[in-house]
Amino acid sequence: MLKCSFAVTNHLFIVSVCPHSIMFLVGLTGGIATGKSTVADMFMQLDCPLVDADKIAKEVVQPGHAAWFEIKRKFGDEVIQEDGHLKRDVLAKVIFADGEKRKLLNRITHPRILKSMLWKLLTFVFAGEQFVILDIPLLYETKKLLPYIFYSVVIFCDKDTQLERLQNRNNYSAKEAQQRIDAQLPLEEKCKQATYIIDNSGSTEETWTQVKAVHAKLRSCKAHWVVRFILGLIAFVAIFLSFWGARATMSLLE
Ligand SMILES: CC(C)(COP(=O)(O)OP(=O)(O)OC[C@H]1O[C@@H](n2cnc3c(N)ncnc32)[C@H](O)[C@@H]1O)[C@@H](O)C(=O)NCCC(=O)NCCS
Ligand SMILES: Nc1ncnc2c1ncn2[C@@H]1O[C@H](COP(=O)(O)OP(=O)(O)OP(=O)(O)O)[C@@H](O)[C@H]1O
Repeated sequence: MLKCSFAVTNHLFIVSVCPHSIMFLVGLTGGIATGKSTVADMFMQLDCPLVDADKIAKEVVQPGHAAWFEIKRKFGDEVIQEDGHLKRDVLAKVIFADGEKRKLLNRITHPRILKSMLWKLLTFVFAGEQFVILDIPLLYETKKLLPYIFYSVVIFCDKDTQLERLQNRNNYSAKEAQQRIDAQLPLEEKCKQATYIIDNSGSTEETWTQVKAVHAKLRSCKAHWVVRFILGLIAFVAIFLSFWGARATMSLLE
């Protein structure tokens, strides 16, 4: 019951605060190591506000947090370092080799990541931003925020490049890297659902050119003004009606 009302409140919160209205949401996603963080960094250099799900995922599992206790209980002390922090490499090995364990970790972390993202979004609403970019690796897998995403940007890179960059960055074997790629929806599926695709198979200069083009399109979008105008109009009518109602009551009493 409590869980259900919490979910409803969460849903209402998103619907009332975000839906392509006061500001619109841009989902940034892609495959593992296709370059989401690289592109996210470029958007930030262009002064775009950004919420990073990977960063939040690290915050919610800090020692002492509720998710940390649950991970310790469900995955055991072998995933905890002496100083209390998670042994991320050990946990990664466990969850990428076993789909059920991955689902379990997702069930522990994802609701908390979502809640924290919503709080961060709220601060951007008050800052009067036109849009916020949500860097969410699993946007199409979890589908939770999908209904509220106005534009989606998928960072693509060809299979060989993805495998090579992932192996180089994390020192993974080809098998480990492939396991992690296979734990997500195929990149082609994500591209089919994208509003914009940025091909990051080439040099960072080539990616910069594409990022600037997408940025210009986002900045020229007026979606937020339409609903801001409607909300403003509703507020004006509501104030006018209550003022008029108060005056009518006063004159009846006189
Ligand atoms: C398993 C963990 C400890 C591994 O940590 P590590 O530092 O090695 O990787 P990092 O967190 O930087 O993630 C790197 C990438 O792995 C991929 N990835 C991470 N978790 C998952 C998952 N549950 N399923 C599929 N892919 C995932 C994403 O593409 C992500 O960008 C960590 O990824 C984690 O806690 N995952 C569960 C939370 C989650 O789903 N995070 C993704 C953002 S919502
Ligand atoms: N255009 C590029 N040319 C060469 N190397 C690149 C390019 N883009 C990204 N890289 C490198 O590829 C690796 C993966 O990039 P990045 O970390 O941005 O991917 P990601 O999608 O955010 O990864 P993850 O899914 O793990 O969060 C990094 O080592 C990065 O430096």
